[in-house]
Amino acid sequence: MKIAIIGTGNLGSSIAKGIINHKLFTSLYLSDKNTAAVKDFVNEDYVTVTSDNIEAVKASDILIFALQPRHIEKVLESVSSHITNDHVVMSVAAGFEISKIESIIGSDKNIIRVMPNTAISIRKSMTCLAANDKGNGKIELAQKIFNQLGTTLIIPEELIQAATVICASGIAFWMRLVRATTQGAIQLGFEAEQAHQLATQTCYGAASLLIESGRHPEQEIDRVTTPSGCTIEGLNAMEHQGLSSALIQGIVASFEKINQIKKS
Ligand SMILES: NC(=O)C1=CN([C@@H]2O[C@H](COP(=O)(O)OP(=O)(O)OC[C@H]3O[C@@H](n4cnc5c(N)ncnc54)[C@H](O)[C@@H]3O)[C@@H](O)[C@H]2O)C=CC1
Ligand SMILES: O=C(O)[C@@H]1CCC=N1
Repeated sequence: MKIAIIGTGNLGSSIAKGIINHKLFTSLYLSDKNTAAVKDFVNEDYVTVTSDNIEAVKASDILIFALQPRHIEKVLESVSSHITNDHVVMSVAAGFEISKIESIIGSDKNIIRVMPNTAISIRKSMTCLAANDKGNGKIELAQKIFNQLGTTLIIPEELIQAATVICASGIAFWMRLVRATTQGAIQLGFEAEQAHQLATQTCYGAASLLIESGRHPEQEIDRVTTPSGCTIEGLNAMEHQGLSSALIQGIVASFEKINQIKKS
């Protein structure tokens, strides 16, 4: 597979790391106007770091555009004449719809919107995918790549904004919950490093329990909450402060924002 990543900032470089660490390519072009984030990959075999987007497009079959919504339009326009019907064009840009991509490069191209998260660098991304009519023929190929980098789900494009909030922004939401747990642990007497370990490993255990057992969170909560015990006391205090409500409102606020980005 000849892959190019155009835009190697936070997400593009995370994707590059996942792809390089697991040798998922025959050649990999990393193209950015500022290549600082991928300078460590310069000496990797079969990896080319460049600032020439057109060179990257011409040398590759699979193009992953990892640019901010405000930049992707201009970059697509500048490489459009070099994109052929054989290319598979993937975009991770939040709120940038397939119809907009089609209007720039043509609806006869294979286009797939991919929504991974930064855990892709350690092969733990939850990645959602949606394609245009032509791209549906290539979506299994895309899924094959991203299955090597975590877990994938093919969804209708209408759900991609929601998936962006839950899976991509979700990394930040979960980080904040872990940080708050760490702050609580320090207040209860743990050193910062220990507090961090307790918080992350417990979070990992909770997610693993749900994934491996297939059970509902409330079933697992019932197994922890001893009657009149400390867990239900803590949970109820959190709910009186609006824990679930705050999370849901945050998710909805994030979703409203991404819909504004979509319209702009
Ligand atoms: N950061 C995240 O966790 C996620 C980001 N996304 C989406 O991915 C896209 C990229 O996000 P980030 O990586 O966070 O942004 P970023 O700002 O870190 O990276 C964008 C990169 O594009 C480069 N760039 C700008 N103009 C260019 C040009 N003309 N030619 C070549 N490169 C150019 C910039 O130098 C920068 O390195 C955004 O659309 C975002 O919505 C989606 C899911 C998760
Ligand atoms: O915050 C953002 O807009 C992007 C999309 C999801 C993650 N980062």
